[in-house]
Amino acid sequence: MNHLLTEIPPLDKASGKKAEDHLNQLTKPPGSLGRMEDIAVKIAEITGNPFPAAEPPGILVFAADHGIAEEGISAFPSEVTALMAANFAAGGAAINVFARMIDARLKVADIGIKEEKQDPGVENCRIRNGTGNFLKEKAMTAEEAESAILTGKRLAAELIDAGVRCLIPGEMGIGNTTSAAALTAAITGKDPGEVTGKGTGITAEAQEKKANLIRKALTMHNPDRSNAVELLSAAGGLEIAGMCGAIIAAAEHRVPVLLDGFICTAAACLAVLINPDIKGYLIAGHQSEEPGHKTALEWLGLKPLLQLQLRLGEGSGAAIAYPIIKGSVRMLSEMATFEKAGINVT
Ligand SMILES: O=C(O)c1ccc[n+]([C@@H]2O[C@H](COP(=O)([O-])O)[C@@H](O)[C@H]2O)c1
Ligand SMILES: Cc1cc2nc[nH]c2cc1C
Repeated sequence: MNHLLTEIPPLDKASGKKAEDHLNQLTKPPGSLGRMEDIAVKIAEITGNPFPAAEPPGILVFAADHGIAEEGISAFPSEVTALMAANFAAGGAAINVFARMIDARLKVADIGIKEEKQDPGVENCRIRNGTGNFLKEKAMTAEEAESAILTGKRLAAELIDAGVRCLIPGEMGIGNTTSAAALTAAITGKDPGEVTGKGTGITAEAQEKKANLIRKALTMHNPDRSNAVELLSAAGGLEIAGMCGAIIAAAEHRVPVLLDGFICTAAACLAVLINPDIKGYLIAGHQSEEPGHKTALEWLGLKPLLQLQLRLGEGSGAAIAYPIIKGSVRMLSEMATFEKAGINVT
């Protein structure tokens, strides 16, 4: 795992302080823009610029399948992963609508879909055709987990090189809430029953079965709970590894990461296991309906911007939250100071 350990630049507190001082001179009562002011300061610290830019946003959707889906833990069959990836490429999914709404660059990557046939509109980065069923075998080898992380790093770095200034990691993968719950339980030490939800909409009975199989799999594989590659290998997903790599790359490039739902946040927890300094680069777009999402956000020390009872994934909740980021950063550089507006408040 050593080659995954990278230099994460420290947050630039001096730029944050300059941004904070400037915010207090703008034509508004001090602190009146609430958490938007905190976001502006945070992005100044991340970028090392008291007047940062967070535009354009870039959405990177990783699609992959999960062997565990054969255990009946999703309301949908694995085939839907490939079909939805094609829908992303055709522009018809929710994330396409929201990406257009926020003028985002959108890239869709097949990092491990099961279906042989590939859609030409989806970037082919396939590492294997879906993971193994982690109730019976490891989800993937350590080498595959590392390759998927490095693929995610490469794709995010390409988007950032092309000008992206706020990264939104997204995913599509039938069965991936089971994987995210297993990872979250292992990382936070919670019982699987507390972090397992209904995903795409399973029954209470299937939900109980889902928690039980996670408990059994974690006992069987017994991964080192502080080792991201071992965790991914035991019960991870290729799209989760891809998002983990993308998050690492954004932090390396001093680009803020706007997190989406439960699966995306589980990937952020893995990135933070690889390097705890990555935590400072994360902003939580929303809190989804999955119970484990709250647990993962608390473990990261993040407060979500929105709570809209979303449970879609794809990067959708983060895309919806993005205008809050855009406004926070724009107010820093576009609002008048009291002095400039000729308002004397002393
Ligand atoms: O983002 C979330 O919090 C979220 C919550 C529930 C479901 N999802 C999406 O639904 C799929 C996983 O659900 P499941 O039931 O197949 O594990 C996957 O494609 C995710 O993008 C996403
Ligand atoms: C239709 C569908 C769309 C999705 N988008 C993300 N996860 C999904 C799961 C399903 C089932």
